[in-house]
Amino acid sequence: MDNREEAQKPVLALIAHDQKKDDLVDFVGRHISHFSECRIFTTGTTGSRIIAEHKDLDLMPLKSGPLGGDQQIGGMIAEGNVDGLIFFVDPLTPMPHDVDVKALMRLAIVYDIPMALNRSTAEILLTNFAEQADGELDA
Ligand SMILES: O=C(CO)COP(=O)(O)O
Repeated sequence: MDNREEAQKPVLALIAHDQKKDDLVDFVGRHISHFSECRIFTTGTTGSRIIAEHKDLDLMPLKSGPLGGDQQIGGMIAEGNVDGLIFFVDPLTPMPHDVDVKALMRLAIVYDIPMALNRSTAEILLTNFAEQADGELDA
C-alpha cells in the first residue's frame, strides 16, 4: 500500500474503559476485516490490549486515558484528523479523569464526528463506514 492509499484509509479512534476492554477486543476481532482497512488510534492500555490479540492492525496507541490519552484524541478531532470514535464507556465506575472523558465527547459533538459509546451503536457506525467504503469502490 503506497502513501496515498495509506492517507485515504479512514481514521478511527478506539477507547475502552477497563470493564469494557474485553468487549472491545472481541468487537475488533469480529470485525477484523473492516478494522484492517482503517488507521486506528487508541488510548494506551486499550491499544496494548487490542494489538496483543490483533498484531497486524495499523494501530497507534497514545497515552493512557488518565494520563492524557483522551485529550490527545480530542486534539486530533479538533485538528480534523479523526473520522469516527468508538468508545466503550463504563457508566458504573467513577473515573478520576472524568473531565477529560467529557471534554473528548464534547469535541466529538462540536466537530460532528460519528461517536459510538456502546457496542450496538458501534455496530451501526461500522456498518455505515463499510457501506461508504463499498460505495467509493463502486464509484
Ligand atoms: O481511561 C480511558 C478512557 O477514558 C482508557 O484509557 P486506557 O486505554 O489507557 O485504559
